[in-house]
Amino acid sequence: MNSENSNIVLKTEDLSIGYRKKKDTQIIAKNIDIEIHPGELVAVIGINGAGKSTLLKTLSGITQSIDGEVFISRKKLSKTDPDKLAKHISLVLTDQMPSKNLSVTELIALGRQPYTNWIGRLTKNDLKKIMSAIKMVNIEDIKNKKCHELSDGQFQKVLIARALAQDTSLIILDEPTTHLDLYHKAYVLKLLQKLSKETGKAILFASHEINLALQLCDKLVILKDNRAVFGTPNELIQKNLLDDLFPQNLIQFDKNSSSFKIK
Ligand SMILES: Nc1ncnc2c1ncn2[C@@H]1O[C@H](COP(=O)(O)OP(=O)(O)OP(=O)(O)O)[C@@H](O)[C@H]1O
Repeated sequence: MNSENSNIVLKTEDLSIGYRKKKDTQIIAKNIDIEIHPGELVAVIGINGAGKSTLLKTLSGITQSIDGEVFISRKKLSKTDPDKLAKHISLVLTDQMPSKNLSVTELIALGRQPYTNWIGRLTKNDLKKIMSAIKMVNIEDIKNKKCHELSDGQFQKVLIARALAQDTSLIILDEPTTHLDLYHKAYVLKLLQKLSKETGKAILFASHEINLALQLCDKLVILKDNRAVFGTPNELIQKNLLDDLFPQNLIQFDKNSSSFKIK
């Protein structure tokens, strides 16, 4: 085994994702083969309803896969105790907000839950991880504010800090730039890129910000027509895999600028 293979944070083998309802099985995407290494920033892209959230929920064990395997740090996800999973994956889901009545520091401290005892008492090491997360995301100035006092952009940074405090090798975020203006979308994705490189954590996120993802990510997963393709932005562009991501009557992929343009 070469050193790349021994350092796999997340891998899927012939994964099928979807939903089972009584006798019916709805396949959202199949034959998904992806492999993510430490320090990589990876985006999942695709049109509305393509299955981005379903994929992230399946990779994090919230939704059961239909077929195939997910490996987290080379262990089968299906065989990993859910309590132990929180030490491997931190999850930032925008539709499952913790209470905004907490202070910023209290919310980030929730990231230490997988490690604290039943009373939730924080040790010196927990406090160190919390402070280090606050510093890495550069939110010292708002650490004593209540979360309901924050802008969407500030709150997103707090959620990222909570994921960092959880100290896992993989961070998964579902649409971390929703409700942000163009500057803050770029800011948050650039922050994720910096954190992946500085901490060596693998960061996987779903996004509609394809132009930004093409510039910032090491790899992309494109979901389209119940299939997934995986590769570096360059590989995907060279294979023309972005050309028909959207109906081409309105927007078109421009290879020269590696971005989508209005027709
Ligand atoms: N709990 C569920 N049960 C059954 N079907 C679901 C469930 N959640 C989502 N779906 C269906 O799965 C498909 C993919 O949805 P999903 O939310 O994963 O897409 P998405 O790419 O994240 O979309 P968007 O960009 O709009 O957020 C859709 O057809 C959706 O209706």
